Amino acid sequence: MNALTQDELKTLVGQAALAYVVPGEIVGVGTGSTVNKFIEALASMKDRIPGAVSSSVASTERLRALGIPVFDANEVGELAVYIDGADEIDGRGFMVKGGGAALTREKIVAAEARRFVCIADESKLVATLGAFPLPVEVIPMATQRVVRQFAALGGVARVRLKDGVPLVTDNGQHIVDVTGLSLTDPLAFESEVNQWPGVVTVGVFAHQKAQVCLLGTSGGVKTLKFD
Ligand SMILES: O=C[C@H](O)[C@H](O)[C@H](O)COP(=O)(O)O
Repeated sequence: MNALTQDELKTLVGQAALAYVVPGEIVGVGTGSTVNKFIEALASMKDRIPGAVSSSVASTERLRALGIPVFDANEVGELAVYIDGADEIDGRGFMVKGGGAALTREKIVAAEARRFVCIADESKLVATLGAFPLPVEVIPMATQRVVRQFAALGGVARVRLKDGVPLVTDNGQHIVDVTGLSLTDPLAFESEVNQWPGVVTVGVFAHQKAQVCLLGTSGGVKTLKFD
């Protein structure tokens, strides 16, 4: 059998995630190219769920285009499950997220879910988080201050650009991407950076970690459980 492409692996885990959607319950939906595969698959279940809570404008548009109702998180409260991708995931279910700039809303929806199911191709599984540039959502007036704080930790932080100007998130903020950090204690790191003035959310998901990861491998979908 030929090795599957990354896109095929994403399709595989997007479809496998349907097994975790609870009929009759609203599902939390993340953001990104892997989640887009899940959203496509979810359309086949749309008559069996009331709808979704979405973590981005992009996912909301995709869900609605497929006829899946999208609810405001404030109207819904606790969710049975949240399905989302990751930029990196380690052997404990801790993740780096935000490559698509949706980290803050993702963390909010994840915090409402009893179970976080991460869907990812095998390239995302790492021994230690930190090789992927760590996204941090920051209030625009604080970006240079946050860049200096990361430099003091030995990291190199840059404001993410889009079309030559700072990218603006769904929340009207900017993203700082940080390289050069090895995140050996993700729980402590997440708590610390989230307290820096001007930081909206750091893209370390340790307090909102995954309970399950559906990993797309050339041998099929591997299920990793973390709790
Ligand atoms: O902001 C985006 C999210 O955190 C995504 O879940 C993450 O970047 C993974 O995206 P993809 O499935 O496109 O690799």
